[in-house]
Order: sequence, then C-alpha cells, then structure tokens
Amino acid sequence: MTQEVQNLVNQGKMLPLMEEFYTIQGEGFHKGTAAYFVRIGGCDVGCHWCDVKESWIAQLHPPTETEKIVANAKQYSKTIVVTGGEPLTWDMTELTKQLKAEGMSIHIETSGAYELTGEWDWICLSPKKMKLPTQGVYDKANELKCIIYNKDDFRFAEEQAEKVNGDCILYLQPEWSKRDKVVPMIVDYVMANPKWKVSLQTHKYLNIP
Ligand SMILES: C[S@@+](CC[C@H](N)C(=O)[O-])C[C@H]1O[C@@H](n2cnc3c(N)ncnc32)[C@H](O)[C@@H]1O
Ligand SMILES: Nc1nc2[nH]cc(C(=O)O)c2c(=O)[nH]1
Ligand code: SF4
Ligand SMILES: [Mg+2]
Repeated sequence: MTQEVQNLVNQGKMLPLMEEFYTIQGEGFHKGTAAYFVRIGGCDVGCHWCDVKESWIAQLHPPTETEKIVANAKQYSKTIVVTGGEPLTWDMTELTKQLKAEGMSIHIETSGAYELTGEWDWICLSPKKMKLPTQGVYDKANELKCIIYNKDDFRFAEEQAEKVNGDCILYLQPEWSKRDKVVPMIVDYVMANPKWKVSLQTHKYLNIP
C-alpha cells in the first residue's frame, strides 16, 4: 500500500471493503427489514466462533474510497448496515457523513472494542469478553446483542446490561454452532428474565446472505 493510500485509510477516507450486499437484516431489533450491508475488513477481537473470520486481516481487503461505497449503496437501499470485521477499527466519520448527506438511515454492528466514531441512527452493540466495549458505545447503544455460546455467557450478558443506557433493548442470540444446545437455555432464561428478548440469525434459516 502506498503511503498516500495508508494516510487516506488512517483518515477514514478510504476503507478496506470486504463485501457489500443487499439483503434482509437477520438479527436484532430490525430483523426482517431490507438493508444494504457494507462489510469492512479488519478485526483483532478474535472470537473463536466468529462467522466471518475471512474479514479479520484488513490487508486482504482493498482500500476503497468512501465516495465509491456511498455511490454504490444508495442505488440499493435507504437503510445501510455497516458491519465487519470490526468497523470501529476505522474512523467512521467520513463514511457516515456522506451516507447522511444522501438521506440514508445508517446502522452499525459493532463489538464496541474501539472508540465510537461516526453519526449513527442505530447502534447494535455485541460485546466480547476479550476486548470490552468503550464507554461511549455503552452510552449510545440502541440494542445490546449478547451471544450465548455457553452458560457463563448469561453472567457476562447481565454484566454488560448493567453498563448500557436505560433505553437500550436487550437481546440474547444463540451462537450458531451451539444453537441446538443453547436455544432451550435462552428460552428458559428469557421467560425467567423478561427484560431480555431472543434474537436469532434468521438470515441463516432463510438461506440468504
Ligand atoms: C460478524 S460480527 C461483525 C461486527 C462486529 N465485529 C461485532 O462483533 O459486533 C456481526 C454480528 O454477528 C455476531 N456473530 C458472529 N459470529 C456469530 C455466530 N457464530 N453465532 C451468532 N452470532 C454471531 C456478532 O456477535 C455480531 O453481533
Ligand atoms: N442478513 C444478515 N443480517 C445480519 N445482521 C448482522 C450481520 C452481520 O454479519 O453483521 C448480518 C449478516 O451477515 N446478514
Ligand atoms: S468482534 Fe465481530 S468480527 Fe471480530 S471476531 Fe468477534 S464476531 Fe468476528
Ligand atoms: Mg453475519
């Protein structure tokens, strides 16, 4: 990568773009809603069950001008979901400013591991034990989506629920490979603790991206 491109990436004017696709938001509060997904490469959180490990190494994904991402996205949908990788690895100011200027509703899927940048209409925080969220993300999250892989994840979810703002909607989502085992545990937990709701990865049942 040339120094010039590196500088633009550092400023968030170019971003390592892994893939973009028009689909239905499968998870959380906006599940069932058509949206254009922009997946930005780069993540060093290291979840062993991550379903997009191909996203982790930023260098494998071409630095792409934010203008180009926006020009493409606006042809598909008024609702854009920025995900990754971990999008907050990068400065999201430019991308969200330009999407907003086009009147789009912009959502982020984040672990919150890095400082919140950008202006968002919806923030989905999915915290991870290995790299806890920064305070700014807890303060602004619209939904908290905790992944349940084993029993200890319920304890972690309660700990995380203490840290988010009072309006944040609380979800428990089964880790996909453990779904047969953990779905019954989640069902019982939500009935006993109704401040939580169930979130499923419905796109995987629909066989869509
Ligand atoms: C791939 S991550 C990318 C965004 C960001 N790095 C994050 O973790 O929130 C998108 C969402 O998928 C969830 N996820 C990843 N792998 C999963 C799996 N195997 N089962 C269930 N949810 C998963 C994450 O927790 C997150 O909510
Ligand atoms: N349909 C669909 N919904 C999603 N919600 C969050 C996703 C993600 O990987 O961030 C995702 C995804 O990959 N596909
Ligand atoms: S933080 Fe997100 S992208 Fe990174 S490893 Fe975990 S689930 Fe995957
Ligand atoms: Mg996904």
